[in-house]
Amino acid sequence: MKLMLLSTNHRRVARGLSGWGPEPTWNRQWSKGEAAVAGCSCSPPTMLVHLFRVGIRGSPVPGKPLLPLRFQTFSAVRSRDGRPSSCLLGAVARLRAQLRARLPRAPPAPGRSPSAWRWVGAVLLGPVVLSKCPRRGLVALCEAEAAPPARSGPGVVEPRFNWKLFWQFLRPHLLVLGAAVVLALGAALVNVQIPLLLGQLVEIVAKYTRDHVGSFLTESRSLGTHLLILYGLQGLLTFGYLVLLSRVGERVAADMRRALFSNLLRQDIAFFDAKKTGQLVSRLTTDVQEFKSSFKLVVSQGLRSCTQVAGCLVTLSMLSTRLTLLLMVATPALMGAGTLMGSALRKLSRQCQEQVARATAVADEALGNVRTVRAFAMEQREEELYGAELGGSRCKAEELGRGIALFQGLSSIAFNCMVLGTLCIGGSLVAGQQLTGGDLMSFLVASQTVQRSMANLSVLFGQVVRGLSAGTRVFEYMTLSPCIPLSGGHCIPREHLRGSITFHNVCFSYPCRPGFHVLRDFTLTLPPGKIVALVGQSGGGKTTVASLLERFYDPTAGTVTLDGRDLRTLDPSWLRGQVIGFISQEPVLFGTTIMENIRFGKLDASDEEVYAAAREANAHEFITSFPEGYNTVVGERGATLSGGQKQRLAIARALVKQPSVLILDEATSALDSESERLVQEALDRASAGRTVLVIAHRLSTVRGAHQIVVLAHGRVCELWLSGAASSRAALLSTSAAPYLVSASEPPAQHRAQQSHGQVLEEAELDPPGQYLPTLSSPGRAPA
Ligand SMILES: Nc1ncnc2c1ncn2[C@@H]1O[C@H](COP(=O)(O)OP(=O)(O)OP(=O)(O)O)[C@@H](O)[C@H]1O
Repeated sequence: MKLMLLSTNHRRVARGLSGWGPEPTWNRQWSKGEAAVAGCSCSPPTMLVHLFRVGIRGSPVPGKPLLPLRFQTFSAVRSRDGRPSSCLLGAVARLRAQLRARLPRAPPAPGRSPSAWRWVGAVLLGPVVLSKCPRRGLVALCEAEAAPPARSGPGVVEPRFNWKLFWQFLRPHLLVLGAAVVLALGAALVNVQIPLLLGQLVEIVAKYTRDHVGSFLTESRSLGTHLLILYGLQGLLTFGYLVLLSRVGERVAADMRRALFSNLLRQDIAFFDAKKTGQLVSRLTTDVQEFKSSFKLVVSQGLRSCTQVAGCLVTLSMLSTRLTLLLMVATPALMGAGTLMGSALRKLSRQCQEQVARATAVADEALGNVRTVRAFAMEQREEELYGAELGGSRCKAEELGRGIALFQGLSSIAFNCMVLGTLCIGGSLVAGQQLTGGDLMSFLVASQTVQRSMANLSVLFGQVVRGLSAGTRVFEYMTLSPCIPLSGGHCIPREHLRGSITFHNVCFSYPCRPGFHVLRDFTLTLPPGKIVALVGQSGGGKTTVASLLERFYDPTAGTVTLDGRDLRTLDPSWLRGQVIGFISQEPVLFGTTIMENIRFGKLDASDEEVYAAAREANAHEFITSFPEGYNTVVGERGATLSGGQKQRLAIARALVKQPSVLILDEATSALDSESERLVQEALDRASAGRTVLVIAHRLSTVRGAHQIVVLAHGRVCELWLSGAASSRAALLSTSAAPYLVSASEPPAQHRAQQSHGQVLEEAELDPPGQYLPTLSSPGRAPA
């Protein structure tokens, strides 16, 4: 049988149709704009399965956006064998349930339910069309709406609370949690008993006051003892369940924090480009804390309050049905008003917290950058800024205080009125001998318990909502998986590792700026054991080249290879941990000892290895001049060290792992000339025998380079191959010089003739200091 499918966006339809169920064999490529005709070898019902698969937005490809197809009309139906179309609709009906069960479903678009409408449309329109052309089979004219924009970002797609993951954290503690729940229920049930016993005690008091017969103490002793036992038991049970609950809560919170931290550390660098550190830290601290508190409250207060409300309502109805009915009308009304006020107060409290956070951020920034503040004499301005934010938070806090006072005053009046009302109505029942005085007392105490419990539950509701959203935020980052794994893949044995690196036609855009091409067709080879200097204008993409080499990102197109192997096939942790040493412009040290900072490069490095790396980095001398030597704590981010000292420690940290490839990203650009000399000496020593990529701003940095590559517009626009001794002269006379900044260098001696996109190859220097450039093809690999 032949079926015809007409669509105005055929590629989309074809993509949507393929990949699920018995594959139709399309005998013509779909092309946009023309009516596509598909010869399909599958049976009509199978064809319908495909059509309706699109209709109900199922996608066979996990993670792919689903097609929102709208069935517009059914028309132009043609079937070669002339079978009645009703059988097709019958097939649809039969397959519908099957489809729903088998197809993965997309979350529905907000505010509409397209699947249902499509089905309704198909079922309503289908018979009309088919009744017009009953003998011609079926052709569906479909129009694909533009696929919805990729919905990403927390503001667009609301993540859901991940119950499955929560269960995994809870499962190891189920036994303890079960015990806590049992104890909490026990405490609640004991609490239900107490009003009844209190009522009986009041009865004895009333009887003794009325009759003055017998001994009050003898009569009340057993009841008093019973009450004492219940009070003790209630205290014990409360202590028990709170201890157990706190144990479960803290352990679950610690597990969650560990898992979240571990998953955050595994995320791609692109993830950190898009997120603020404060946001991530807040998920680790505040959100987990909020979730833990809510969880504990739900089990302790929630369970207990529910049990108490249920138990006390039974007790109340046994005591007086009429009073209970009155209570059940009045209490929810008061609770409703209380909840409304409570939610307004919670909103105010949130605003208050936000304002405090803003004030804290100002203080944090000022104290964290105190040197800059001092250098610009901005203390007064920072004080004013902080004062303004603090003033705002004080106003909000006072408003909140007034709100809480009003709430408490009103609720106190309401509860007292309820007591008064119960006493009045209950008193009239007692007068009419429908209730005893003791029962009225029991009723009062039990109704107070109900009211307290319901108040707890209303507060709890807001807490649960907050806890769930905090949990959602925590689990959201726990389930993210990075595109570049931390480990896994091949490792090249050290004895076979040469350190030859090639970028083949690499194109790259940062994931957070997809339309902005930083590298385009970038091709470059770093020969093993040679030094390649990368120069170019600021923002030209030099650091990006280093990031791709570290595999912080993967190229959008093209490949980066190490000894001929695509970096994507190599183990990233081996690559970063053992092969590549990275020294950046702003070295970041950890607030611990010098020894531990250097060992960060290789955790199992012996003391001797650390000393050797420090000597190689010109750092040993200044380290040993400190009273504490290698045990000197360097302060937060190395604040107690000079720029040159920090840089030399960073070099030692990179060298301790004996990397085959070194990346020096403007490693000396932030230093004064003396520090630069010391660091440059260390770098020259460290570069020997290694493949080195130097990202440079200064002529002095590229003096010893074997190649100098000029990067412009995301490509290599010039490539200078030179002997180490002559590279400087070559540089001075090329257009690379404008990209390099050095006041101490002499002016350009000789300007080479060259053009954009050409590679200039240096010839023999004869006589020394002179050079003759020759032109060769762009991107040519160095000899
Ligand atoms: N993490 C990032 N996310 C998005 N864009 C980025 C990111 N890092 C850099 N860029 C952009 O990529 C381009 C290249 O930046 P890169 O840091 O590689 O330049 P560079 O040549 O090293 O500059 P400089 O010499 O000033 O350090 C710039 O336009 C920059 O704005």
